[in-house]
Amino acid sequence: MHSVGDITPPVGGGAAAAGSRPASAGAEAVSRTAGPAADGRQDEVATEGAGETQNRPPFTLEGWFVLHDFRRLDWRRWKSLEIARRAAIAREAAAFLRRVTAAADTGEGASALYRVVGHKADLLWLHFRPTLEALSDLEAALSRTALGDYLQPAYSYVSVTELSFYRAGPGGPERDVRHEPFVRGRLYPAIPPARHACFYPMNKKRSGADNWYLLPFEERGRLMHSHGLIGRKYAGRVTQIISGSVGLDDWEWGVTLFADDPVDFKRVVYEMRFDEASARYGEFGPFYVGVRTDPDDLVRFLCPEAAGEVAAEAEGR
Ligand code: VOV
Repeated sequence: MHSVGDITPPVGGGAAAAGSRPASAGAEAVSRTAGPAADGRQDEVATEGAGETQNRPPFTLEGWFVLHDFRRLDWRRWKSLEIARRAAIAREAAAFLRRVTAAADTGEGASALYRVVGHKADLLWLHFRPTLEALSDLEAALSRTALGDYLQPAYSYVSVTELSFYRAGPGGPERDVRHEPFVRGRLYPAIPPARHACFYPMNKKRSGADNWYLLPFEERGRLMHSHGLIGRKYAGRVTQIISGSVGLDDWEWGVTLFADDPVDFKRVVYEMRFDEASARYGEFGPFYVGVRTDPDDLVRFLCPEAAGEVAAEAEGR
């Protein structure tokens, strides 16, 4: 992970994936707006009339859109099916999972599946794609599978990968960093292979004396710097993907953490609670935690009776 505005390597992997959405959107003191130009790059346009009361947002870069698609399995209906039917559906679901994760091979996105622990959901389908349309297609494609007939929506979250620059000047970093590997790795992330994922949405507070959005830019920068230093202690143990969701979903950011040891989620989140950016300004939604699930695991989860047979078939494929 980088520190804000500095160009230092990301923490804990976040390997660069070939992205297809050269993105730059930014905002700054003199209120410039960004829009796509013909060559696909974002064109910055000066706008008149930014009031003096306008506080300065950080310059941000955005990459792939993100869908956290949580589903609940209707166990009663599912178990009422014959084993052979469950096995066939599980096999089709595993093939669907293979297909969506293949997006990583072409640099057109990334997907992964997690079994959610606890009663908030059963499955988390996590997708990164260049467009909202592609995410909508994936959501519908899952519903169109036979397994989709037994899945109910449990929760969803829509956001876009984001990198903010608190140390940069008003127009962003002095040089164009959009194509630097670590920036691409943050905007177009490969999903870390870690065994566990943790997701929660969050806001920065806007109440009374604790209003993040009224803090001077430099103060926010100082707080985010301190936040980054804590995060860096977890290098190699916890990888984070921060996605912005202002205007896209109910909270302001989605936080997705990846770790082999789930206790590291507790450690990093707990330690951050004592840091001012979170202690004073953080406001948190529901937490979800899950175990990475590959196609064979999915078959085992859905239909353990058929798992051996399906795995053997897969090997012979
Ligand atoms: C696990 C490690 C880790 C590391 C290294 C890390 C570092 C950094 C840096 C350097 C930056 C700024 C640049 C950028 O990347 O945008 C951020 C940004 C952000 N973070 Fe972070 N964060 C981590 C982890 C991490 C966690 C666990 C949380 C949740 C907070 C908590 O209390 O539960 C979080 C939140 C955020 C958010 C919401 C933002 C955007 C805020 C904004 O105003 O723009 N983050 N983060």
